[in-house]
Amino acid sequence: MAQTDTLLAGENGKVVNRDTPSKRNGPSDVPVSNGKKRSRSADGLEMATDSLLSNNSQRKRRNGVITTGKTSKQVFLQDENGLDAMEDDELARKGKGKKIQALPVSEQDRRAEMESRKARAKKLAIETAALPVNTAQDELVKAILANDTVIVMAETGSGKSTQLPKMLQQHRFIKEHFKQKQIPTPTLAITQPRRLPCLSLAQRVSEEMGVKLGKEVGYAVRFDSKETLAAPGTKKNGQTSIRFCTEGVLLRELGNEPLKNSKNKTAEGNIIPEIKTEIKTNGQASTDKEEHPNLLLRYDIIIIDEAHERTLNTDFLLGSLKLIQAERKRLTKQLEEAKDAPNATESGTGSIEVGVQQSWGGYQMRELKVVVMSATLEADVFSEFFDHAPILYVKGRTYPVDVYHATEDHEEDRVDAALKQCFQLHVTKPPGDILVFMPGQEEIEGLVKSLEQYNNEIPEGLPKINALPLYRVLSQAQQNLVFEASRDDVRKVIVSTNIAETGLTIPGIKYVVDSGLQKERSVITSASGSMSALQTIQCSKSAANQRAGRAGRTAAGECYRLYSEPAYEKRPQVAEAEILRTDLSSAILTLIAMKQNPFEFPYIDQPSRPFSVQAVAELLRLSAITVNPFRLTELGKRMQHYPMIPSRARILLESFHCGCPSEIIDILSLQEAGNPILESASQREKAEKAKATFKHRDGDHLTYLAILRAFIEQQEQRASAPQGGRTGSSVSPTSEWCKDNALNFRVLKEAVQIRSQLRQLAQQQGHDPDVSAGEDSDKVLRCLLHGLFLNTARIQPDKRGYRQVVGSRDIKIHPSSVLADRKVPTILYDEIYRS
Ligand SMILES: Nc1ncnc2c1ncn2[C@@H]1O[C@H](COP(=O)(O)OP(=O)(O)OP(=O)(O)O)[C@@H](O)[C@H]1O
Repeated sequence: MAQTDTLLAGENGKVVNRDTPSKRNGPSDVPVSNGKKRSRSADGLEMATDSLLSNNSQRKRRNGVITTGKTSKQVFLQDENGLDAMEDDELARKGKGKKIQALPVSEQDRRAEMESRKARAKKLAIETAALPVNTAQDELVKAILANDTVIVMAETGSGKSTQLPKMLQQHRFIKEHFKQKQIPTPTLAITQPRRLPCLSLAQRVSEEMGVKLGKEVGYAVRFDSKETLAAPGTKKNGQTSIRFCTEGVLLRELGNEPLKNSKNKTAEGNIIPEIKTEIKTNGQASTDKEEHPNLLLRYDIIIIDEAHERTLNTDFLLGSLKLIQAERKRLTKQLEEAKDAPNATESGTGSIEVGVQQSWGGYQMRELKVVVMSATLEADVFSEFFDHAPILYVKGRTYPVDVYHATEDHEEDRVDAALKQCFQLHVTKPPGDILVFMPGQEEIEGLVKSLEQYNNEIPEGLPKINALPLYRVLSQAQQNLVFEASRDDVRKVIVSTNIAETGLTIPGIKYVVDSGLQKERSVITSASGSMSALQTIQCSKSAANQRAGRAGRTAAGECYRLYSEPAYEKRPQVAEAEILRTDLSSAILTLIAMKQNPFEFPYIDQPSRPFSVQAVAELLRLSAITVNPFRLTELGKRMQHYPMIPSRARILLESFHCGCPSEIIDILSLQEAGNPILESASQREKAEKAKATFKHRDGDHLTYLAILRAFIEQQEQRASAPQGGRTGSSVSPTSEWCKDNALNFRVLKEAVQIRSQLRQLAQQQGHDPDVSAGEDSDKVLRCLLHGLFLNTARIQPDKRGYRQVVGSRDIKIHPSSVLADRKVPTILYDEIYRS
């Protein structure tokens, strides 16, 4: 990596400075939970702390299942009372949202609601009966019951995500199979790489089953869930037995909830084989006998959907499931042999069985079925990984999609080309909504703005355009807007990132416009440390086909690619597995929580050794793990409690010792939500003003803190003002206040939600989230250092840039940072990336 690259510290502007003298405790005197002081010898921490805080300021057989079919109808994420969950005051003011109110529901209303749900379910059952996956039910179910793992390779729109989960719970063969095992209803988890499909699929499947979302069918994504969980071994009315969750949530479950207790003799067998050997040979593991890796005993069947995306989490999950499946099989066999043994009691509950039952945290030990679903022909890689598991091919889709290619490529002028294509479609094509795929937020906002401007020039008699953005950091309410049916006199144009590429059915979409581009974050690792690069890249053929598949779901569709056919043909079939290009620390922490050795784990594709070494080194420096054997430290276990990257979780834990959880929770919440400052070209002047208003001399983290606190104050003022701050009140809606200050209302709202979750999690762990450092920003900086101590740099003698304290890169502060125009002796940054 050439030193001449521009390396920027603090994307989104999170850089802290310390250029004021501090007379506080030196780094070697860090108070620990027991109140004693400990001495730190950790390389990076000490050096970095010295710099930032000290003296003068410086810081992985075939069966043919063939068919075709049709279907259609749309959904909304609803609140408890079945009302659309629109809560943004901005949306409400536009007349698009309803305010949610906890109205008393009479028994009569409840029955009426239930009957209407059942009637809708009946209607949907007729509509979905012809879906390819449904017409092949018996073959699919037989194959799944006959094998531990199957790979289902189905075309987009075949019904795999919505129909297979229901089938695997309701089909008569399934019922018979599980009845024999004394399991009345099997429990399923279905994972998705992204959160939005989890929510919309859970909503759709609950509707198809005629049940309320959050009861039998629920979802769980990071910082949000709607489900009814019962304690192990107990039953609850409406208990969730079809759970849509992100891969990340299932991975966390693996790392977070070890099985406790091991009074029985087979306890050690509970440990995954490779690790068992390690434990026998290493005395340090004695305390681990108290806890065993989670074997996901809550579930009978786990479906990994969209596995072809090969996210980091897909790969770690598949490897873990392979081990868990083998272990559950071995233990179930052992249990059955014990039952059949001559000394088993008459009741069949021999002592060994009782012992084993007790050790599984209240769950019944049983085998696990795994279904891996992929939409690409490259399913062989999964089959091979699962010891040549059968691949079931389901042919056919809902409606046809005609694909057209541009005569030339439009990578450079993508926004203009997309705009022209949308208008051409609007003027020449019959009604039907348009879904445009653009790489990132900036292009999306640019296109939405241009579409809105051109609305005025639409010839009379033609419908107007309702342009809607769709990207990750939009609030849930804003994202829900895209599912809303268009009025007859309006054509909806949804401009989205690849967030809408898989697992989603947006009713009404007839046309897809595809830029063929996506943003990809990768980590560049070298001897001088790692660095992120956010690049715009061409999407794979598989991704392009998924995009085209978003049309043709409720009617026949058309897809217009803004690139030529030869350009499409040159693209790789599938994207490179994320595990080969990304930071592995979070996933490796989870692996170690499962008592796995990250260097011996069964990967589909082995990550490069420097990546693994780097991640392990970071976890060691964060004091989260031990090696020989690989285990979590007490601190590491507590870090697992918070759904954040390890460095942030470490900062949060430290805040409880430093006496500043109030500030740190706020800062981390906003960092998790995204950049609160609107940085687009049109907002630049306002953004500068906003920065000036909230600027904190100690840098971006504290500036973020000031922004979130001002936002919360605005919300509180508005809530206490008469009529909620609308008509007749002097207090303007919070969204207006955000606009005036070039702040992103949606990001701030999400930050407030995350903040409340983090506060709850802290309280569950016995911490008071209100403990504040007051005006003492040093405490907050010291705390940040505990997670970011490797990320410090000193100013160069020529004062033109900074040189890493640990590492040898020359870096510059990102122009968006409040410190961009200052020369400070030492900086602490969140990340560096190549521009
Ligand atoms: N929310 C919805 N509204 C209307 N129709 C829907 C909805 N969800 C699913 N459908 C119908 O069910 C069909 C199958 O959807 P499903 O999500 O199960 O497909 P899939 O095979 O998983 O495809 P993909 O992987 O591309 O999402 C859709 O093509 C559509 O016709």
